[in-house]
Amino acid sequence: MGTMIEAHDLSKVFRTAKRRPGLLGNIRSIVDPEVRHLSAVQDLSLHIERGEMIGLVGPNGAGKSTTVKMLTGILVPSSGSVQVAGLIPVKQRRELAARIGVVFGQRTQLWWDLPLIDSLQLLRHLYRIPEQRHRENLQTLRTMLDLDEFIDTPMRQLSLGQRMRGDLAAALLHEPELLYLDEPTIGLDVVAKTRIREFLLTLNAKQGTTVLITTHDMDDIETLCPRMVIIDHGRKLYDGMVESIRERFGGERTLVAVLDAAEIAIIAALHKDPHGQPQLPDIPTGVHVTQWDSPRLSLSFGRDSIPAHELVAWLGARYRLRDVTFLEPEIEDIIRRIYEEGLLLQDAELML
Ligand SMILES: Nc1ncnc2c1ncn2[C@@H]1O[C@H](COP(=O)(O)OP(=O)(O)OP(=O)(O)O)[C@@H](O)[C@H]1O
Repeated sequence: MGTMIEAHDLSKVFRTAKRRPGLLGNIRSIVDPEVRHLSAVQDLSLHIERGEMIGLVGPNGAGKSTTVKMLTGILVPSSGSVQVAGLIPVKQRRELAARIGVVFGQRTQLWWDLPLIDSLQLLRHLYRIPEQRHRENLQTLRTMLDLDEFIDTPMRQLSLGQRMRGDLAAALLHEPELLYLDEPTIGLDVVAKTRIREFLLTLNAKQGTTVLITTHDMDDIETLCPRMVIIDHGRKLYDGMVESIRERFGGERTLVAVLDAAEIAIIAALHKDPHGQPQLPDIPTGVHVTQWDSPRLSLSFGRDSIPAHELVAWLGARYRLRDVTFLEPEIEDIIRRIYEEGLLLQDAELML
């Protein structure tokens, strides 16, 4: 494998001039500017292995773009160190550019008035790709992204989904080791989103391309990224597996059991809690019936109180169990809780 990105205590402080109100204030601001410091990224450490697909998540203004700009060498960090593919981005920006690809979902990198194929041909010279390699890569990408139906159309006439496919091809023609994607599925319909996600999964699996995605779409994260980094106010709140986040911050789990209606009616008549609500007798500690909608019962249980399979076995041993399903909390809701409750990385690390 090997390391693709290694950042230590990376910080970026922007200096902005603050305007004073009124005409006199305006004049004073020009002569004697009041400088404000904004910490966009603070002490961010990051280790990404080659071949990983990792999501960078955070609310607007969290510092995601600033981080990516430091990783590509566009912005000089205020402090800390960073290496990408063994290179120092700001010092070796040109070498790095030959080894990474960048796609912004909100704007195309390609020539607006040119047919897509012309842009893809021009990029051969820009990246100095040998002709034979360019021809082979172009053919592979044409097939994988199904570009032929619109490859002769100018970019300005393409749909958003087609444009994204064109942009991806352009970013991958020189076979980068690392691909940065900024909101790759923004504004796309479900079919186009699925297509882009499937392409990225294939690219990662077949070519081992490392992919770093910034997105607000939690479906992107759940489908593509085993690992995610959450940042807020420039600080890392969480760095770990997407699946673990449910276990640590997901609260109670819910099991929905479908039982036998006649059997359930008898239990409901015989067993009531102090509030007169029907109850399952001898229910394991930590398990609660949250909804009694015969023959369907919802049981909530703490992740630490009983393993899911034991709860299913307990039900199966006592009742005629017709069906079970588990309802997992949405990652999106969990992340909202993490922002709102300001849960800290130290907490998150306890469960990693
Ligand atoms: N060139 C700049 N000069 C001054 N402040 C900046 C500059 N670029 C970004 N900022 C500020 O730094 C903070 C982080 O911005 P950044 O663009 O990195 O956030 P983001 O997580 O990418 O947000 P979004 O999801 O909205 O794209 C914000 O408060 C932003 O206003």
